[in-house]
Amino acid sequence: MEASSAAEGEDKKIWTLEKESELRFEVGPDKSFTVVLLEQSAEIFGVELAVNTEYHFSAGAKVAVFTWYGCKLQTTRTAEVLYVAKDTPMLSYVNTHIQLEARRDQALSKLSKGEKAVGPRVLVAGATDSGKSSLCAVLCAYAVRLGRTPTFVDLDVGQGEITIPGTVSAVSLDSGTLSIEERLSLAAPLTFFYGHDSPGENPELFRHMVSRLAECVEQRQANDRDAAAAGTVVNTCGWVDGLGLELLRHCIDALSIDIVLVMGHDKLYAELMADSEALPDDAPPRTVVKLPTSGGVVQRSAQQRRQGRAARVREYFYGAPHAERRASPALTPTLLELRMDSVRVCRVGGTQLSGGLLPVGQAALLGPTRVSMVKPSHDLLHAVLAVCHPVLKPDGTALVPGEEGGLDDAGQEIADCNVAGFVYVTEVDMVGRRLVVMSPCPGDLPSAYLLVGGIRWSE
Ligand SMILES: Nc1ncnc2c1ncn2[C@@H]1O[C@H](COP(=O)(O)OP(=O)(O)OP(=O)(O)O)[C@@H](O)[C@H]1O
Repeated sequence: MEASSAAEGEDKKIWTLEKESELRFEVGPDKSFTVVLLEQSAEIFGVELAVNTEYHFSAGAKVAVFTWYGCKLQTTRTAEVLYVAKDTPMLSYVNTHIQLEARRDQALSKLSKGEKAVGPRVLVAGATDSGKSSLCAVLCAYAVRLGRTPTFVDLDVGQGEITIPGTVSAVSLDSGTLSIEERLSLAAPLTFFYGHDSPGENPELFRHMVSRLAECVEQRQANDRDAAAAGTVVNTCGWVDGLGLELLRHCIDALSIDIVLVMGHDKLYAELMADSEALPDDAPPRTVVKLPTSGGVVQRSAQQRRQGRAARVREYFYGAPHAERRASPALTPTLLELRMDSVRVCRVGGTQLSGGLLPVGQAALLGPTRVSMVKPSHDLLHAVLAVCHPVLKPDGTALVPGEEGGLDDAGQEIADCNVAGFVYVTEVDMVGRRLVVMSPCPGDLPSAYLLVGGIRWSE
């Protein structure tokens, strides 16, 4: 067997990796790192590298370049951590992928005969930093490389891989949506704004949003045979005990999950296995499988998580640090001025009060999924606001704030709808009665209804 070796150059290194090994690196603060595949084949979280192409990674990136058959790589600049590992769980991951493919083939063949069928609905569960997102990325990329169009669902409100933290989202993947430098380069995600970075902040609202997202995913797949056969891959957050486990169970039920992959967590595996064994005889069977966590998965501190969340929001508005090298449409962040009387800022899920503390008759208004209006104030400075889709009246025209039948009627509908995008507040001018917001692209907002939660960001 060929040994891994590194040849020194001025900040450049050549690496010869033997088969089924990987080069792991972590890019330090204010640093950048470049990888080029010189010979043979390699992949990053399932996405293949093109030969002689520079891939750039910026501060905070923690990545593995894996090769099935061996390869020669060149790296430029230094990384905080940089080493070759021969012991990886990729064989178990590819075996899982093969099982999923068999189910996809079965589903496609039934659907082609006009029978009802759906491909595998996989949920990845595990503690924080157990490699859940990385496994989801690998499984999705392998499916896409075979021409499938799986739906990726992200329920990890702490990270918000598809859009921003505080959201639950789904996106249909194809070869145009996978990217080495950004993991996912997304076209039209379906996003619901939960508004907080922990599901524990408003568990009822989280349940509600997951259920709504699940309904929409099911509808989309019902109208698209290939998407139905390709199935779903669901990423979850790492809170897996107490209420966290209850919420995880809700996600499993809401999305009709039939395969749960548990990342190296014996207790969680036993609990979810017991749930599956207790399913009634007439319920669809559910398989629970334990998979090993990669030794390369990096534990992140609370501060690194906060930085990761801020980086996600920044990327939403300004694009990935190396996005300009890609062919995807560029973002054009634009400041917009909004007159306070022409927009309505709403909050979903008011103050959480126990039954005894509620004013008489106010139970419904203060419920965890109820919509209430927020008076613009300096509190909105740096808030990230979700922009709703236009709320339509029965005649098909958009509802305008202040109009008869306006917000109060539209309000609950707002909580049940996916959102069009996000802006963040850069200025609150109480004297001039205006808000200045940053939008990722020029043009009017699609609606005057904005949702606020607890997600904040500033440059
Ligand atoms: N084999 C590997 N080599 C190097 N870094 C890796 C490897 N696998 C995963 N990582 C990195 O480790 C970090 C944690 O992995 P990942 O995000 O997959 O875990 P997670 O369980 O989804 O975390 P969370 O619970 O916070 O969402 C990420 O930055 C990821 O890029």
